[in-house]
Amino acid sequence: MTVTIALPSKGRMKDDALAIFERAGMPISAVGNDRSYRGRVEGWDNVEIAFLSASEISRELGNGTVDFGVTGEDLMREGFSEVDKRVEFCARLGFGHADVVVAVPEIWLDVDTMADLGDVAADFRARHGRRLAIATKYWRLTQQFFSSQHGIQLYRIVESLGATEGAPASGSADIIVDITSTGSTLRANHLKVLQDGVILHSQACLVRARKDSHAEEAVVQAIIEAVRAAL
Ligand SMILES: Nc1ncnc2c1ncn2[C@@H]1O[C@H](COP(=O)(O)OP(=O)(O)OP(=O)(O)O)[C@@H](O)[C@H]1O
Ligand SMILES: O=P(O)(O)OC[C@H]1O[C@H](OP(=O)(O)OP(=O)(O)O)[C@H](O)[C@@H]1O
Repeated sequence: MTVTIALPSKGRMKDDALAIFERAGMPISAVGNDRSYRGRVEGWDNVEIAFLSASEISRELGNGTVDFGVTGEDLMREGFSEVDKRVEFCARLGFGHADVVVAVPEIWLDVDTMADLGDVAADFRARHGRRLAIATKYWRLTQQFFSSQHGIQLYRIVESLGATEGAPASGSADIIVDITSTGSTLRANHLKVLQDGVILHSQACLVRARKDSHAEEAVVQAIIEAVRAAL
């Protein structure tokens, strides 16, 4: 059996992932030229590398079309409902840190916690004639956090595919749920994170698609151990 590992195809996530595999004794080279989306691992003939975008990697892991992948925990948890049944988070890799957060306009002086926001949501229709609107591309994480964890039911999700932080100023939503690392985009848009508004501390992970065939494959365990030893 050939084991496929999907790695980020660009940016810092790619560089950081390649560095970890190098330290793990699994040096990766592109098949063909540098722009190739296939790679190999020197000395590991039954392993192949597929370079994909971080969101594609999470999808392929969830569908079981690759064996391993390096991607953000946020993308895995957003993409699939019972994600731990589909995949195993084998290792947190220490890069790609970003938090999925609930942020509201700074001028909402009385709103600092999810409980405060619950009060706002409950009054919103009476005051404004519509539900509180949340801009996000993380609709699953938002629903779980608002409805299941905080019992807030009165809101509407406005799907955002980019520039989410601009939604409150442009009037397309009242608040946002988005990823932040340095916080500078939130500050530039006069938004503040609620005190208990961190939905997920995400980072890049080595993720394994759960497949029965992996039990008999020594190479599967060898990959996990090599990467863990490199951390
Ligand atoms: N500052 C940040 N902004 C956005 N994502 C970040 C940041 N820091 C870490 N990440 C992580 O990077 C991953 C997303 O990477 P990337 O934007 O390359 O993915 P993608 O959506 O597949 O790419 P593309 O936008 O080209 O389709 C997520 O897991 C996210 O948590
Ligand atoms: O807290 P900060 O360091 O300011 O980072 C946060 C920004 O980074 C992300 O955008 P990015 O363009 O990287 O990714 P996206 O287009 O996938 O949202 C995110 O959506 C924020 O806009």
